[in-house]
Amino acid sequence: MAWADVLSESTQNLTHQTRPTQPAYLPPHLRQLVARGGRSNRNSFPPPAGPNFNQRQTATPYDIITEKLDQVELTVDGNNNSDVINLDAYEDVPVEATGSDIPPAVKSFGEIQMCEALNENIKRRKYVKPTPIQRHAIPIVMAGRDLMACAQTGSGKTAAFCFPIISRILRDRFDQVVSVRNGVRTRIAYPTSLILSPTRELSCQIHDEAKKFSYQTGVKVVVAYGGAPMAQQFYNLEKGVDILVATPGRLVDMIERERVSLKMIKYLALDEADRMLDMGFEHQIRKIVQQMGMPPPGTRQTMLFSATFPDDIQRLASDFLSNYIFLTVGKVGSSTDLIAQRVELVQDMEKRSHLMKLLSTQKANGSRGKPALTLVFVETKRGADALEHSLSMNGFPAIAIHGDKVQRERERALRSFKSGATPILVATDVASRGLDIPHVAHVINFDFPKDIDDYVHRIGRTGRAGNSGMATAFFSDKNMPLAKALVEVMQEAKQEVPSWLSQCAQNFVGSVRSSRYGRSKFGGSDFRSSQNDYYYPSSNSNGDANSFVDTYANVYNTGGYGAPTSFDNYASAGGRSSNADYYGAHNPPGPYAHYSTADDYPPANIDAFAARSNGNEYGYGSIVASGWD
Ligand SMILES: Nc1ncnc2c1ncn2[C@@H]1O[C@H](COP(=O)(O)OP(=O)(O)OP(=O)(O)O)[C@@H](O)[C@H]1O
Repeated sequence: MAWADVLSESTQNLTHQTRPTQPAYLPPHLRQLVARGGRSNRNSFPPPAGPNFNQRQTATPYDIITEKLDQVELTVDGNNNSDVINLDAYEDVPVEATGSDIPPAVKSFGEIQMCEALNENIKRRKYVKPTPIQRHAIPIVMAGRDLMACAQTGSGKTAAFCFPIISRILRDRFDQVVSVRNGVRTRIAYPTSLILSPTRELSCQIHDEAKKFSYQTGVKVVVAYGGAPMAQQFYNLEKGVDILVATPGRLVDMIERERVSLKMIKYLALDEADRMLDMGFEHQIRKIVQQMGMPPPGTRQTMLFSATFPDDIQRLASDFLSNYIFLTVGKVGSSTDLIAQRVELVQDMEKRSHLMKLLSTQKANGSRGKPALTLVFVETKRGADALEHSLSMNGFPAIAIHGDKVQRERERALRSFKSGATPILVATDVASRGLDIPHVAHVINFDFPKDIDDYVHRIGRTGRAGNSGMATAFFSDKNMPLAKALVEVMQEAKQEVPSWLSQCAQNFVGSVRSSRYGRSKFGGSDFRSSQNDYYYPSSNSNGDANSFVDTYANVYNTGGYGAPTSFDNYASAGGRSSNADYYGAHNPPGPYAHYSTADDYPPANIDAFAARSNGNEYGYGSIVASGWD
């Protein structure tokens, strides 16, 4: 039975009483199938086992999940082809580009003047045609323009920045500077391209991708990330590097040790750019981009990519760009409708038993003897360990990944999960962004995230490259401030919103999304379109952008993060100092008050920051500690 059949049938039957007039929603990649008469094959698959299948009126949430998961598994490996890519799924996603002189999009890779070796590698990877983000972004970057791009999770952003970087490096080859000066080999590496990403695992993944596409082109790709011995990374750099993929902490360390120079950077890409410029991390990125010798905007090319781009972060990011194009594929911050989203009201005390019940149903119905890969997100590192233990003791093979584990353990956990040896991965937000793990059928938000953008990224670990996926969120009383934002994300992705959740959204005034997104309605857009309403700084090369102050004051003023209003004085104080009065002195007794002495902020390294912020109410501790060095 096809996904379309199950969904349409289950929607008709299961929701008959509550939503009689709602037409069944079909994921876009199946619309063509249905139009072509795919439904006529509805009997070609045996009906899924399960006592309730023929008695849908009495179906429980577990039955619904089971059915949907069966279909996810069919989509993923039903043809015994683990690499099913369904790019048609993205065809009807709206695309919007703003800025001046926008280069036209292409329809095929063949239309882009890329070198033969790269084209061969694209074919070798079985990329038949570009995804929408690639169709639009690659010509923009190839034309030498700066870009801020927002596209849904799993829609191919990595290739959208890797292909043009590789291509342009090959074109510029003759001016390339390697680590050999006047015939003398130096210890300093001079990459021409820098790709920054927030976590070690994501940097490794991007490195692997970039290497595959650079195969036999002569382009050298090196990765640098914390938690691994520096000696090996230095050795790799000494052999020559064109593209350096790095996490910020390790990169700063290498630059300070004079083993890497950014002087020759021509291409800079920030993956998960909004996370990189988020509170606490922005300082380090500014240091790399504005204070460590990198050529300024206009003389280098800069690309920022993410699936979410709040207005305030766009404003910060614009300091790094010159005459850029803003590109959105789908709405900013929206989720793909390939992911079936479910939300359940579960109180904290009941979460564990509820999770186990859910997993048992899944296990009992694990088709073809293979359990579906399930990713369970929790808030804290301690919570991850505790849940891993509890699941394992109850017969559910689980492994945890978080920032307190040493790198080797983190890699082992990921490998074990990917291979299916441990089909349940319990993770903090270290695994929420960018990771492309094939066959993740189900993402469970055991602890609902603190920020709706994190929700979008977390559920985006399933439903990738045109495949279907399933996401279940446990929602409790304490998550009410996010009810409205969640409803908006679900509606945007054409998901059925439970009536209790809509009710909560109406009752709870002042959602986090609304405050974070300023006055704009959900979805967002190029923030420049509304700049007349805001103070927008003239270009300021030393990074003392008042926009930052302004933006954060706006965020805090709304009460979204519960901190006091505070930055106004700072703006008039004549710019940004390099230390703590920035976060501290103007903010007592807010969450950053404890960084109020001059040498307390910034912390010596990001782990120190993590240690301090660990367990704070914003949950950044687990993110920071898990990958920012
Ligand atoms: N043109 C293409 N043809 C076939 N597969 C593709 C194509 N582009 C990307 N993919 C595959 O799609 C998957 C998702 O791509 P990628 O990881 O780049 O997504 P993303 O948009 O960066 O996601 P996220 O927002 O989660 O970081 C990868 O497995 C990638 O190999």
